Amino acid sequence: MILTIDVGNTRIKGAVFEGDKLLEKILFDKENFIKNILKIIEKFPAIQDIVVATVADIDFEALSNVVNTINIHYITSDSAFPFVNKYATPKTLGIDRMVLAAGATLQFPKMNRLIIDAGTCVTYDFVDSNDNYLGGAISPGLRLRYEALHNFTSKLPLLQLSMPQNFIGDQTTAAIHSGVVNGLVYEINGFIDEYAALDKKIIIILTGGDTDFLAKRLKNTIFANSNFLLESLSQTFQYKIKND
Ligand SMILES: Nc1ncnc2c1ncn2[C@@H]1O[C@H](COP(=O)(O)OP(=O)(O)OP(=O)(O)O)[C@@H](O)[C@H]1O
Ligand SMILES: CC(C)(CO)[C@@H](O)C(=O)NCCC(=O)O
Ligand SMILES: [K+]
Repeated sequence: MILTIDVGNTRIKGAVFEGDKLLEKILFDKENFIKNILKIIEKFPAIQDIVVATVADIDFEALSNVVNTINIHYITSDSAFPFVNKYATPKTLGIDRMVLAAGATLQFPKMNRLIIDAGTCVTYDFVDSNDNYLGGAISPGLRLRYEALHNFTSKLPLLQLSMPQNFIGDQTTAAIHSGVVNGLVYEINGFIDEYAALDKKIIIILTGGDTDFLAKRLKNTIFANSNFLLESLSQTFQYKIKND
């Protein structure tokens, strides 16, 4: 049994796996993360390994001092990955993006793969059918777009995420919702068209904190799975054991 941990820019996500089966998913903030991890370990005493990927600077040393019976493995850019990294600056590529690319490569062999992660940032990652990772795009996530409009203007209020009723926003709040949500939907659908035009044989995966909110507005060819990064972490770990 393993515990995978994804430290994102905003929150931490964890999942307990027995083989490929996800038994439990946990979301928690960065304060008290050790306490939260200890709770999971108590509930699932069969956990033998913790697999961590982090895009944030967070001190896991403290955790290894508390749990000395469990092995803690860090997935880093030096780990073994099932694709050839063609990014021009491989050292600056986010580890979350590498893990997503690895999961897509392992789960969907011999086809083009596009992974869209709608989290704090929206990332697009493309692995072609010859297992070359080519790159993609980084743009602001939904929450970030709402916050940016508020933080960099005098008059715009900070709104909570809400589905716009119409693309024509007839008042300030409706205009913001349309700009943020419809804007991202158009962006994602536009990218999907660009990547699909490269080759018909493509799998498009949507993941991240805004998966369920966005999925109903996107082209129905996508495969929505908000656990894809946590599952990919488990698969990247299995791959690392065999190949490192
Ligand atoms: N409690 C919450 N805190 C923050 N974001 C939330 C929350 N609930 C839903 N969300 C949505 O999730 C999005 C952030 O996604 P996610 O939680 O995957 O980000 P993250 O933890 O920073 O991970 P990553 O850095 O991998 O994107 C926000 O745009 C927001 O709309
Ligand atoms: C883009 C984010 C912030 C998404 O979590 C992360 O993958 C990251 O910090 N990336 C580094 C820059 C890059 O991937 O090229
Ligand atoms: K992200």
